[in-house]
Amino acid sequence: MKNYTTLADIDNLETIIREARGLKFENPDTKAGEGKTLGMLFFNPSLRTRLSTEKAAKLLGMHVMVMNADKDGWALEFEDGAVMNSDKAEHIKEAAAVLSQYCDIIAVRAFPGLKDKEKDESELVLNSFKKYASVPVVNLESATGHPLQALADAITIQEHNTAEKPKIVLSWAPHPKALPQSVANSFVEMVHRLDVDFVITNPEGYDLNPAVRKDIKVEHDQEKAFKDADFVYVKNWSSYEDYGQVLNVEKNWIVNQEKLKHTNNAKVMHCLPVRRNVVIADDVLDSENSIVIQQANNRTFAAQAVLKRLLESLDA
Ligand SMILES: NCCC[C@H](NC(=O)CCC(=O)O)C(=O)O
Ligand SMILES: NC(=O)OP(=O)(O)O
Repeated sequence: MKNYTTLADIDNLETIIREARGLKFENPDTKAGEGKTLGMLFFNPSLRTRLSTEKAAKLLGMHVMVMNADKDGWALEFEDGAVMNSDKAEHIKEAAAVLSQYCDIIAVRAFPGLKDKEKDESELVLNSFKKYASVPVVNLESATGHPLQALADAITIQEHNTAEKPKIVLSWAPHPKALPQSVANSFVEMVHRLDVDFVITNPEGYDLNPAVRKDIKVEHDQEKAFKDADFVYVKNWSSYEDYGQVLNVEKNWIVNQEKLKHTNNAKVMHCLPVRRNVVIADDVLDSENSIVIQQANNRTFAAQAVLKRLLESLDA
């Protein structure tokens, strides 16, 4: 593995899940990262990604530097050939080259602007780091994906699954703000690689990018989609069709115990942070159905498995 910017950077999902679970349960005294430095740049807030990735790096013996790049760094210019006579003080060409001297791995969080679909899909920030850095780059949630989350989700599903072929439902839920499609995209990409029954349920107008969904069924009736589900993965995302918009939705799409009655006593997942009683009701989050805390715990082991692979590629 040379970078971890998309789930496609994992060639065998089963193998890396096994590696992550080995790191979790056997807690091997690995020093793969000794003398190496991870630099993390956040252009958006974070609790889990920031702290679980730092913990993962430290468990591997790495040094860690974190920067709130949006607040503390110079405003970065990403356009090639820009005349920098306005608000941007530093070009990504210098920034990435300098960081590559300080860090052995660079990790970046940069959400989409949700205004310009083409710009977001170009992954300008992440791809510019990839282009101008000379060390591996890790995606800590970008304009279109959150692959560390998806790996943690895969580990969590495997740990909690009791069915031979489980039914997994990805359910859209309401939210007052326009949110990225990144988490949902990477979850869909990950589930494509599992042998499961998979249904996506969302209101009309909220269908995810067809290039990501591929042949996955979209059921616009949430109750119908929930029937006999073993896992319900809840997430809000803004419209892809009416790009970045929050649309008016007739029905209430909150996930509560009433709706879980249609499921096979489903385990409920969410990447967090979650807005209680808007996205998921207290009666679910405070019940045995919720595995969101265990899911967040697996972020550490997903990150540890990925960092370990990248460290190994440095020595190769
Ligand atoms: N990394 C986990 C989710 C991050 C982001 N959620 C948020 O921005 C929620 C913010 C709020 O609830 O105000 C998202 O949906 O992609
Ligand atoms: N799930 C997740 O990425 O959480 P943070 O946004 O807190 O990092």
